[in-house]
Amino acid sequence: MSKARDEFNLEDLREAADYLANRISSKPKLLIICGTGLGSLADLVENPVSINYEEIPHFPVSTVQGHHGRLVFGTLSHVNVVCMQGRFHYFEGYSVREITKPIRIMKLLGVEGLFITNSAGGLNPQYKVGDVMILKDHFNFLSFGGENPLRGPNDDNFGDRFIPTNKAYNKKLISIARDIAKQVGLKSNCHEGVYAIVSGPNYETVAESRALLMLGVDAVGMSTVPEVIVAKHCGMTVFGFSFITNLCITSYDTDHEPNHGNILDSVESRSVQIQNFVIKMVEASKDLWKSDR
Ligand SMILES: O=P(O)(O)O[C@@H]1C[C@H](O)[C@@H](CO)O1
Ligand SMILES: Nc1nc2[nH]cnc2c(=O)[nH]1
Repeated sequence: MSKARDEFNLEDLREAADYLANRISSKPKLLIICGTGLGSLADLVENPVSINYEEIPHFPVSTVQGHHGRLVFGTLSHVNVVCMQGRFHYFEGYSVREITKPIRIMKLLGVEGLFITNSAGGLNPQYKVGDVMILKDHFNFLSFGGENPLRGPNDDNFGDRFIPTNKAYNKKLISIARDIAKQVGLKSNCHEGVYAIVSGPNYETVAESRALLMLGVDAVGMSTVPEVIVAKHCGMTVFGFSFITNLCITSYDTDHEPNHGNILDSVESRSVQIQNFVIKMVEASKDLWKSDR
């Protein structure tokens, strides 16, 4: 029986990176991944060059409503950035290695930092719809079941076999984000918390939400963690936040049910504040991304 080609095959990753390098005039230093409904972050990019995922060799394609499926290269606060307008999820049928392929391709292009965003369900009773949660840690339920993107042959070109993840989210960037949240009027709507990935695509049962809360999870979603693990493996600096689009249901006495349409609407309601938050984060951290290290 023939063995499937490894999603992290270096030849394929290089082919994709070389293709992109030939389509752009300056290489990006910072990758911004836009979560569900947060694709308008890419509208902030100056002198944009857009490349659809279908055009890029070996690149996966997005299948979820609210994810455009293109890369937008350009500058933001004079920093060379690339936005992923649309990401890949495990529930779409992709393996965790396929989901995280773009991180390695961007590393080959010269990217040093990752700003990662998602929409998530709030579990912490203090959270409200429309709040922002800065990620201080995560809980990888996929990995508990053995689905870790670093499982399989390790490519030493990118990083070591065994890596720590207790400091996955950069503390300096978290502290900057605290101040910026106040400046953009998000003070009382901004929290720091623990994000958990579950596979989806169904939203949680009452029993599952209650269990997650007991385990110390503040918000739950269906993405982000595999990308962060692969970014840390290849030495990137990571900052992440969740937009709280709905509250997870922890009571049997309600008729309410979460749905994807409402989730998209709730992101829309705060899109200007979120855009300002991201612009100011890039501006405040630009010394980290400007050098040719
Ligand atoms: O890409 P993110 O994590 O923002 O998307 C989550 C997972 C689903 O696509 C959607 C569920 O409503 O939000
Ligand atoms: N698992 C999960 N993902 C989400 N994405 C947005 N809201 C939710 C939610 O309530 N649960």
